[in-house]
Amino acid sequence: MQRILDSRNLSCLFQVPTSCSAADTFKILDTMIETARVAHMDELELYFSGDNDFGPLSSRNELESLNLLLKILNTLLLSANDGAAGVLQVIRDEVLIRLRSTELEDNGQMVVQMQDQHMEDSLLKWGKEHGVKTKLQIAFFEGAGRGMVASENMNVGDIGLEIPESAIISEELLCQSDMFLALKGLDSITTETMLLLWSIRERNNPSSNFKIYFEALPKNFNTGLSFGIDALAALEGTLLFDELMQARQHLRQQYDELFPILCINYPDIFKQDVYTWDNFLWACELWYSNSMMVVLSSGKLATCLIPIAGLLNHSVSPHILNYGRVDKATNSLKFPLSRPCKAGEQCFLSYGKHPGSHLITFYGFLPRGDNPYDVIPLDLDTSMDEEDCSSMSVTTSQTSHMVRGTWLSRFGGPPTYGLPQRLVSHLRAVLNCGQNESTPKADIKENDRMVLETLLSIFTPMLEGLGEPHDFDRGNACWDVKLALDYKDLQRRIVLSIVTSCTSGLAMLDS
Ligand SMILES: C[S@@+](CC[C@H](N)C(=O)[O-])C[C@H]1O[C@@H](n2cnc3c(N)ncnc32)[C@H](O)[C@@H]1O
Repeated sequence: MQRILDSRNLSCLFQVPTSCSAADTFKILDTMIETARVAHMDELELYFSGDNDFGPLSSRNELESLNLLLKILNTLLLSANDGAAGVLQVIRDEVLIRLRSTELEDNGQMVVQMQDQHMEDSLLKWGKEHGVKTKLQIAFFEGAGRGMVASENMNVGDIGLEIPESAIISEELLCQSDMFLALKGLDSITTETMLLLWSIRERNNPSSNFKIYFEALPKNFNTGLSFGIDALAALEGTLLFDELMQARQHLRQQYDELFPILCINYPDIFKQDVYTWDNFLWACELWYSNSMMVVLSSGKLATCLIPIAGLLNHSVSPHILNYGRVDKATNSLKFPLSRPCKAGEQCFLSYGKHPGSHLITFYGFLPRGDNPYDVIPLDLDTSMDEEDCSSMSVTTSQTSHMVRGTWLSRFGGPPTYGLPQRLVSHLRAVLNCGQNESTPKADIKENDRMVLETLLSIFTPMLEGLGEPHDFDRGNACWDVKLALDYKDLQRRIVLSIVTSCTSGLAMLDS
């Protein structure tokens, strides 16, 4: 859908009159926004949106939609006659107002800390000497390490940060090294793994061009991959526990396949005291938590480390959304703003559409604010007699479903009770195949009762399995135990919201 509806052909959908009442102008704006929301819908939003649900769908979707509209309006304004230009200008101003008012919870909650910034100042100086341009400076935030703060007011479209391609760490650097010559013939090692091995050596190389970058990196990344035994124990029974165990097992296996054999075969390149398990794990966490996918000027999509840009923290409602392609005219990677950022405010990036479990495993944090990607998958084994269900639609025959916190849903009452429409429709069809428009109201109610009771029978034991919240002082707990407990609280909150929605749905049916 997004490919079809780009800014050029989307503008053809809108016929803007040459004069318009204020009410009609806002009607045009609403239609434009609703169309743009659909253009930016991802699979998850498609799943959770109901019929006649015109949004907003999520803060990210809203940001993308308003930015798309801004682009279209700028294009339309270039060729509009005087009358239409007036209307378009009013709409454009309103889009900017909405972009300015999009709420950002992270800023209110992240507390600035005073710390020695000696390393960070050296990194910024190094960046400037290497052609980095920025309207951001570095600050420390409680619970998030370093972050970047606007040093002046920035508007939508302003470039917050610009990094020359020559200052980016990518496979192009690896290809110039002796390590690449040694390893390129081995089928079993991917370019990403070679780059990871390269970065372990470069971190220890006193004459590296990226010495200051490596020195300024954290000594410990504290991602889920480094969780200790107590944190893992706290997670037992959750999906995150399985995700973490699998990821750690995979990395250990990968390390054991590479070492000590590479140290034996190439002792000059792979020094035994450098290629330890701890250093390997550190490099894995570095690449997982700090790398970005970038289309280089060669046209190649590559996983890269980007000095200075790697200091931007993540938000579900970020300032910088669209980056990732080196501008061939300037040979630089630009980070333009999709929403304004005032001087002194932390400027956030989007690391992608990730659930909390992924962010804990590979980045070591849970974002503040509602994360629409925190879903619980639900595989419903509803095998049924096909003949009985000949009326089942394509959507109801889907068996992979999911739920998320029902506080994200705008509609609490019937017919969906705050639950995903697709899930409810599926269960309705499975639990009563014969229902149609002429089904009596009492039967529909009975069917709804069965749907809600079925969901309660799934989610009540799940809630019990998560146990009671721990009431010990988290302030003194280790970072990993704290994070594990925060994750469990989130899971509990999601499951509890489903149970509560089902229970109040049943109460509505009784009343
Ligand atoms: C790309 S780095 C960002 C810079 C990092 N804060 C630092 O001090 O180097 C990614 C790491 O920043 C931290 N981080 C990013 N966004 C965060 C957020 N919203 N809340 C807490 N920590 C965050 C996590 O430790 C994550 O692994």
